[in-house]
This record gives sequence, C-alpha cells and structure tokens, in this order.
Amino acid sequence: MKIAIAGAGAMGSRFGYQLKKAGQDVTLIDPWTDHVEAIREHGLQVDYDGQLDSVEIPILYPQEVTESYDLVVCFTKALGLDAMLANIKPALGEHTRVLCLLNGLGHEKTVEKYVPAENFLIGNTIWTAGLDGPGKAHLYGSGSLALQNVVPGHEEQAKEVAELLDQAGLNATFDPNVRYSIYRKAALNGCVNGVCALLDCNLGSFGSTDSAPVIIREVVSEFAAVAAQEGIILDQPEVVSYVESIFSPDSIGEHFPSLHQDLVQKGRLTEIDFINGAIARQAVEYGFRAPYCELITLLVHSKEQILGAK
Ligand SMILES: NC(=O)C1=CN([C@@H]2O[C@H](COP(=O)(O)OP(=O)(O)OC[C@H]3O[C@@H](n4cnc5c(N)ncnc54)[C@H](OP(=O)(O)O)[C@@H]3O)[C@@H](O)[C@H]2O)C=CC1
Ligand SMILES: CC(C)(CO)C(=O)C(=O)O
Repeated sequence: MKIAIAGAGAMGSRFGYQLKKAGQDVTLIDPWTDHVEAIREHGLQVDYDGQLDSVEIPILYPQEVTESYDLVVCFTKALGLDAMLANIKPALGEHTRVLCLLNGLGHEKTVEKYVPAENFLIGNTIWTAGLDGPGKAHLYGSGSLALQNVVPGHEEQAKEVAELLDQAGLNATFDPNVRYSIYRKAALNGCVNGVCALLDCNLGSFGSTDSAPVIIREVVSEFAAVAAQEGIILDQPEVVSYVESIFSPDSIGEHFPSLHQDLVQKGRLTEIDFINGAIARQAVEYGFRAPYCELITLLVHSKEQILGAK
C-alpha cells in the first residue's frame, strides 16, 4: 500500500518511522523547510526510548505532491489541517483512504470538504512523540490507536488499515464505536493539555497535585454533558480512571502534552479551540455552560497572547 503522512511533525514522524521499519512504502509530507531539508540530508533521526536510529524516508513539501496514495494519514495540527488538504489535492485520488488522527473535536467538517465520506476514516491515538529539532524525533512510552470508517458498509477497508498499522507495532484496532473513543480521548486532552501548558509541567507533575482530581472530575463531566447531547454516553468514572492512568512514569507521566510543546516550548498557537474550546462552544449551543472548559480556553488564549504565540 502506498502511504503518505500529511503532517510529519512529532507524531507523523513516529508513524512514518514505524511504518518504514515495517517495510511499508511511506512518504512524509510537511511544509516546515528546516525539517524537510534535515530529513533529506540525514534521514529521519530517531531517539526511540534512548536507542538512536535513522531511516531514509522520502519527504515532500505539500506543493511537490503530484501522485495519489492508497492511504493518507493526517497528522497536522488542527489549525493546519485545512491548508494541508487543500495543498495536497493530487494525493487524494478517487480511492484514497484518508485517516484523521488529530487530537480534538470537529475535524470531520474539514476533511469532508476534500474527501468523499466513504473514503474517510476517523480515529484517535494515545501514542506520544516530540521533536528534538528539525529531522529529529523523540519517541518514548507505549500507546495505541483506534479507528473506524465514517460511512457504514466500509468496515473492511477500515479493518485493513488498522491491520496494516498494527503490523507496524502501532497497536491499532478497528473500533466499531470510535466516536465514543474520540470523545473519551478529547476529554483526556481537555483535562491535561491546556492545564499542563498553563502550569508549565508534565503529566505526572499535574497528576500529583491535590487539585488534579477536582479539575479532572469537572472537565470530564462537561465533556460528558456535551457528548450526551450527541447521543454518546460517556462512562465518567471510567474516563476519570483513564485520565489518571497516564500520570505514572511507567505510562506517559514524563510526557509534556503536545499543547505544552506548542505553546511553551515553541511559542506556537494551540489546538485549545478544538479541545476545551469546542466543548465550551457546543455547550452554549445546547443551552448550558461548561465553565471549567471556558476558563481553561480563556487562560490558554491569554497565555498565547502573553507569549506572542504565532
Ligand atoms: N505530540 C504528541 O505526543 C501527540 C500529538 N497528538 C496530536 O497529533 C497531531 C500532530 O501533533 P504533533 O505531531 O505533536 O505536531 P508537531 O508540532 O510536531 O507537527 C505538526 C506540524 O507542525 C509544524 N512544526 C512543528 N514544529 C515546528 C517548528 N519548530 N517550526 C515550524 N513548524 C513546525 C509542521 O508544520 P506546520 O508549520 O504547517 O504547522 C508540522 O507538520 C495534533 O493534533 C496533536 O494534538 C496526539 C497525541 C500525542
Ligand atoms: C499524549 C497525550 C494524551 C497527552 O495529553 C496527548 O494526546 C498529547 O500530548 O496531545
């Protein structure tokens, strides 16, 4: 299968690396000049749980894409998804399946502008990754991913993609109820991503504070209230345990959430409007308020402004 990773930052590099090591025909696509040039010159350099490795892997700028792929895995930031898909139209053939694994809520609307719904797969992942610099990915901890076809009747294609990613060691499964998993994962991000950026700490440090259980319980209940309006009934105690399970150093407690990486480490604008911001907006549409999500969103935007994030 000819695979493209659209957005080859930290996570795209992880997926590209693992797929390449598994023998797949994979091409990275990314607009960041230093990163693209570093990978062209030195290969993708990887620190994998302390083991150094490098792989030769083709990488294109979006405007260099001329051919279609069998599978395109989207790993841009939420703010970059639309521009990426607009710029790689030649990659999206009649039969190209597009898998969107970004954090947050509401990406369907963007993808569906460029991809027929029957080719669209949605999912989410708890894998982690960071970049130590252009062309240098830092991979640690364990993870998994779940995906599903958007249009009923296309389960076999979705299962085939899950199988292929699983064979690359990505712990991938077909999930017949992926919208539940997306809300569950978004709730997890809603509890920790903005807060760790505001507190400038990793997951484990936040998890060890006395306030963490209260914040987690309240944020999960706001995600659950919005999800319920869409017919998705989150098992709140289970979601709270899921959030708490990531704080141990044996899990991903050492990890600085991607929103911390963006805002604090790189001075970039964040995905907060697709996480807590999405819940605050949707709650208002459904006639109630989600005050914890509202406040986290406002504070993250304040911090973006204070830091002059771009
Ligand atoms: N990192 C993680 O551990 C996890 C991330 N995710 C999710 O995966 C998706 C992708 O995230 P992630 O891989 O972390 O994103 P990255 O920031 O590592 O990469 C995304 C894009 O950011 C740009 N970029 C990154 N660093 C720089 C830089 N220093 N200068 C200029 N451009 C840069 C590139 O394009 P561009 O310039 O167009 O932005 C790149 O394609 C997000 O939705 C995220 O929430 C999910 C689980 C874990
Ligand atoms: C790994 C995890 C769950 C941590 O919040 C994540 O999704 C992120 O870093 O964005």
